[in-house]
Amino acid sequence: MSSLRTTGLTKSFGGVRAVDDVTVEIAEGRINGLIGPNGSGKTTFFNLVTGLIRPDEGRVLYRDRDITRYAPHRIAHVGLGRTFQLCRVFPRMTVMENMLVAVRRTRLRELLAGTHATGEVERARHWLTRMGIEHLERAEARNLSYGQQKLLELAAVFMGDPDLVLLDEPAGGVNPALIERIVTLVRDLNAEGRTFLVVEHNMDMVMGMCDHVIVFDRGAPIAEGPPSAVRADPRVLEAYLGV
Ligand SMILES: Nc1ncnc2c1ncn2[C@@H]1O[C@H](COP(=O)(O)OP(=O)(O)OP(=O)(O)O)[C@@H](O)[C@H]1O
Repeated sequence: MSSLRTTGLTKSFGGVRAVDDVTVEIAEGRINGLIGPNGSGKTTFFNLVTGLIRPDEGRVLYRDRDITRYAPHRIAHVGLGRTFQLCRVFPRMTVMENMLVAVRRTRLRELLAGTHATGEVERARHWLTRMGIEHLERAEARNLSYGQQKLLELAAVFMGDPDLVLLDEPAGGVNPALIERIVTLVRDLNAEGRTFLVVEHNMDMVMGMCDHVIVFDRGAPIAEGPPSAVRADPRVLEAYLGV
């Protein structure tokens, strides 16, 4: 079964067709990479799929369910989670509070009253431990390093128990040791059955981690396949290097 499928997905900003008639399929169970030069439409594609912006045309199907007009929280609820290029955490909340607001069922009032279910706190601890930041539970998010904030954002995404996870530049602005940790985490989570779609400019990371790579240029896919084939594809070299 396909995890995610888009048909004819199109979005223009003024005269720019940021995403131009995109029909792609993301198979379940893989680590998929989405690469392409700056401005090729990768983030816009993510924003369309996760309901942040509405397409001008086309459809988004998640596990064969049409989610094209769903609001972002509803999309998260059906099992599709995402991180952002510029990491999004609530700076003045503690790490644990960030984890608990990520759960749709936890209402803000309960959070402030400290009456959230202990099950949620335990689940939050589980994910913080997996990301290696459990010792920071009581710290305010703004006091974490950028890399730690990225791990927190990732941990919070897993509070929604997603089957498909979209990562927007997970290696951006983080040190090589942390990149290694993120790669290991993604591989482990994939081995447990979660599908990934990763936008990333770090080619070593993409080529080393992904099973399947889709290449965008000017708003549409120009090539896809295993990393070795994509890397050798003349169309890809041309898009990147203009040769
Ligand atoms: N909100 C917006 N308003 C106007 N133009 C936009 C908007 N968002 C994106 N664009 C334009 O759409 C095109 C695709 O941008 P997008 O950010 O999706 O590309 P990208 O592949 O994610 O780029 P990068 O790798 O630099 O993050 C670009 O020409 C960009 O300038």
